[in-house]
Amino acid sequence: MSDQNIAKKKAGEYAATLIEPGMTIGIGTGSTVYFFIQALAKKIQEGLIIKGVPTSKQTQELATELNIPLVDLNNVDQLDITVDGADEIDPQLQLIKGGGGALLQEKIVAAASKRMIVIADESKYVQTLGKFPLPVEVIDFGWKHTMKHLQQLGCERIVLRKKDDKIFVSDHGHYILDCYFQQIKDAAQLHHQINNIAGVAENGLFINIATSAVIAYKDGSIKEINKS
Ligand SMILES: O=C[C@H](O)[C@H](O)[C@H](O)COP(=O)(O)O
Repeated sequence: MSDQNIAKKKAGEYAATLIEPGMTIGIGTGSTVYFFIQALAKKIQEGLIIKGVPTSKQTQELATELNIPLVDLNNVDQLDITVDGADEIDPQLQLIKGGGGALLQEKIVAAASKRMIVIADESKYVQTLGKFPLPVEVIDFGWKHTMKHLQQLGCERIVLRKKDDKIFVSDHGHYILDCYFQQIKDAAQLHHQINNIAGVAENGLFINIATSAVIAYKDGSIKEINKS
């Protein structure tokens, strides 16, 4: 296993130790959360009783395979905690998410949770967001016009996401435009501006949603950052 994957595993396993009996948990998406899901499934096998709400079809399938009990978000009043990965995390715990295309459902689930713990290896922790292209989920109808409006917000390049030479379609049937900003100076303002554009379903900036981050380093250490 690569050093990066060892760190992801460490972060995922650490997050599983924070789960308490009876909790309802938002279960994130991606290669870091994969390790959290494995560790959670093991705890359930050993007797832990929890309920999970998945943030994507991919997570739903993996959780079902591992016998993690799932519930529909509409049948839950409030989630105790969501554990999810991120593509970038800044010191104020603002995030870029959506590298795997799951941002919309991830944000709905996180917004329904009392706490959101972000888990990541050290490569995701940055001083300023924006080096990772910001995923914007858009309605397929007229997407080129939505892209023109996005261009006016100052990103240097926008790429329609593709997978295996075909347009990538999200779990909710939308397209993803990856926006290369390089540096996002005011993430809260940008979030607001993007979501005001007709045709945008959601963008990958998570502003004031994460309450703590668990960052795992190559040397084996773990740093927990809590929202002040
Ligand atoms: O859409 C995908 C999610 O936002 C992921 O949580 C994010 O891309 C981080 O994924 P990974 O842990 O695989 O880097």
